[in-house]
Amino acid sequence: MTATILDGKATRNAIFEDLRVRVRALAARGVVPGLGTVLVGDDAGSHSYVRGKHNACAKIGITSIRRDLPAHTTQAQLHEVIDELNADPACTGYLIQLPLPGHLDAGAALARVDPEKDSDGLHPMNLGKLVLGETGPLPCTPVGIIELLKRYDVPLAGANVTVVGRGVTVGRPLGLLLTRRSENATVTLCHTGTKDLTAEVRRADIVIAAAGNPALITPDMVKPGAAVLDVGITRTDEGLVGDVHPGVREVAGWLAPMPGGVGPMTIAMLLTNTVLAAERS
Ligand SMILES: Nc1nc2c(c(=O)[nH]1)N[C@@H](CN(C=O)c1ccc(C(=O)N[C@@H](CCC(=O)O)C(=O)O)cc1)CN2
Repeated sequence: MTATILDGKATRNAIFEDLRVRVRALAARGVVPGLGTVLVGDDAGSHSYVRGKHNACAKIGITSIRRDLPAHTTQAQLHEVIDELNADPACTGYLIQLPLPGHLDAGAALARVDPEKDSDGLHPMNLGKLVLGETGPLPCTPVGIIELLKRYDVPLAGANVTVVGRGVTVGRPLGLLLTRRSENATVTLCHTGTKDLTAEVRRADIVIAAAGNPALITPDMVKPGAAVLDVGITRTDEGLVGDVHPGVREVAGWLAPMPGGVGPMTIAMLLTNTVLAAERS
């Protein structure tokens, strides 16, 4: 068996087409969405993702607002920039690129963002809304994963989903999203304390690997025909490596590879959140 590829780039392009139409409709109402980014420091990956976000804005007709700060930025200086974007009417939504340098408190920064302008869905109030099932912006990677699965008709209702990784941007919110009535999956959330990872992965209909541990998921761990989504990105001297061993392609029924699977969906969902917020305004 060779897996059907869940093509994140093609899906992202289709979403961008739809967003372009919606942005034109907003313009006719005199509404121009403006996405801001706050980037602190010199991390090469973060710079590349922020560049990708602004390139995507240009393709769709969203105004870009960029705040790049040096690595030695203090918490107070970061908060000043956040306050400025909260007050800027041209900035209808924005995000703080993660990770922040170690001396900064990401939680305090995220909590200071105006929850109405939280394009990433990572403000504590919006994460609380997710727990309560209330409407609000949703974290981009988890909602991108669900969108990708749905667009390829991967059955979710009643599926056993094993999520590997309990981070705040992917694993934890993904568990909440997948167990909503509209998705109805049964979720096992695995982490470094999980006793038998192989057994948890082996019984899953859908495996989502977001641990940042190269080739953690090997072919022998995967149930034949399962859907496997690789969310891990590790930068090595040989290039980028995902959490899923390349041999999994021969066992899985569907595969979202890294690169080209979930990553492009993250940016598509960010711009979707930005357009949705402008439509609600
Ligand atoms: N504030 C946020 N910070 C971070 C998020 C996030 O959603 N909000 N997610 C990641 C980084 N990220 C977007 O910010 C992101 C990661 C990967 C990709 C992507 O398209 N990856 C490519 C491969 C990697 C590459 O080419 O460098 C792919 O999978 O095809 C897009 C966005 C952490 N920080």
